[in-house]
Amino acid sequence: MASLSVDQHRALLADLVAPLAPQVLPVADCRGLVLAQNVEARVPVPPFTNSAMDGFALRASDLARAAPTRLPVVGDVPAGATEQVSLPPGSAVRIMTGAPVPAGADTVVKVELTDHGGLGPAPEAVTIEAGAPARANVRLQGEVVGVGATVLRRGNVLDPVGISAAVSVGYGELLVHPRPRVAVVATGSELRPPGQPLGHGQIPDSNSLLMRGLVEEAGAQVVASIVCGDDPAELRRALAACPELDLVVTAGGISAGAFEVVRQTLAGGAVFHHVAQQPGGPQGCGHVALPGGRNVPVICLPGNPVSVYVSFYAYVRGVIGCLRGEARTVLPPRTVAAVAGADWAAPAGKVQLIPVRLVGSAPSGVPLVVPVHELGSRSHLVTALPLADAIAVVPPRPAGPAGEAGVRRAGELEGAGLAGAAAAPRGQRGVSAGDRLEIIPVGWSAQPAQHPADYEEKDSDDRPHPA
Ligand SMILES: Nc1nc2c(c(=O)[nH]1)N[C@H]1C(S)=C(S)[C@@H](COP(=O)(O)OP(=O)(O)OC[C@H]3O[C@@H](n4cnc5c(N)ncnc54)[C@H](O)[C@@H]3O)O[C@H]1N2
Ligand code: MOO
Repeated sequence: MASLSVDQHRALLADLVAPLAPQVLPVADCRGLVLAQNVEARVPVPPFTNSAMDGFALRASDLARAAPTRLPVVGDVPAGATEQVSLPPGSAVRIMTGAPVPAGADTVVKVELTDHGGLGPAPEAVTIEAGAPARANVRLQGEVVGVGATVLRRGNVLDPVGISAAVSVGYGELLVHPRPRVAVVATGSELRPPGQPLGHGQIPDSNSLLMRGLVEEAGAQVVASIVCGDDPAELRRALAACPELDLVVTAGGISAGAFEVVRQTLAGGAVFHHVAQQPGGPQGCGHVALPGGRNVPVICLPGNPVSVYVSFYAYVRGVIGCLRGEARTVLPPRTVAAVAGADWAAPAGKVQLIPVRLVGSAPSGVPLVVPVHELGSRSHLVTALPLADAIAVVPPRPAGPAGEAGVRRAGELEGAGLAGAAAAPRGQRGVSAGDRLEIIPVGWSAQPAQHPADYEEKDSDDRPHPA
């Protein structure tokens, strides 16, 4: 089987997909989608000059500076009032928060600073305790944004605050890249549904729900979830019955066994190879031809759950990001700097993608990470994944004498922290405590480019804290 680098495999994926064509959707359906238009204010914010408090609107010049003033109350303006009210000089109008300030009024005195109790009908007159500055408690039309101001830009992800901003400036619909429609496929005759008793040789199908959750967290929707045995005809039938799709993601059935259902079924439109990574070495990608002339991109992951997990972050998330319009192409995952908090083994000649957890901060403030399981990056350690805060990306260690750790040879070792290095078996030593690493944050955000926790290097001393 051919062997590719991580970048070469990602380049194949990039050739399969492009951002989905934009559609106009109701704002209520846009949460999490990527804007395909700039949003320019159609109405000003606020749309009219209004009161920030429940109280009385009046002219500041009608109040004595240091003594109480009594004014007749000539009107009552609740929020939602649409008639235009104007304020004669020397009078006050009772007003509620958000209601339009009457023409002529330039200040609002809150009800607590008057002799009015607040509830019930408006009084005939009100006593204001002291003077008030002009413009107090008045929100001027357009003071937040005027008509035409750009509030959101093409490429922004519509989170709840983005949607509220678009609604506030007059939008009921937006031009967005639609949510990608994905089918997830788990294969293997050993699979049993969640919670069912297991016969000898059977395992629970954990990948289906793993893939569903990861796809949804990445901002796509799962429109079909197929579980099938090792019979290509069964897989072909299940795929043919799928609704409209933008992507198929499979797990399992692609390596060198006698019954590799995914390879056998998709061989015409997909290629299968080894990628120089661990775990997740076997990979495939291409197109699957579906009835009606549909030719849908497919990504084929190996079946081991940890391989599914790391491959999702390494590749599938970038593919979904491209379909969603987050980027024009398939980008590598965003990484942040970290420091190894322990020694661990890493394979020679391959990128190691190892689930890690945060155990504190290095002195410079960057996260200190250790593998989630003492068995390292082996691909069946599914129950350790809930501990993962990130996936560490360990560059390929050159094949050579033991102890020549890839990370360290790159000249990035910080300080000492070598105690315990001998714990890794001779010939497999990879990472040493104190080594600098890049980590892919997981599960924190479906929009990597907007993630707030961007760890900055502040100084060079990143040795782990003493235990
Ligand atoms: N002769 C070789 N054998 C294997 C190679 C190789 O290069 N030559 N590569 C190994 C590596 S590395 C991996 S990874 C696996 C990938 O194999 P498949 O993609 O064909 O995956 P399966 O054999 O179907 O399953 C692997 C493993 O994962 C379990 N699994 C599968 N589906 C699920 C699921 N839905 N939920 C939970 N667990 C699942 C399955 O039972 C297997 O234990 O190939 C190696 N072999
Ligand atoms: O690539 Mo496999 O996932 O190492 O076990």
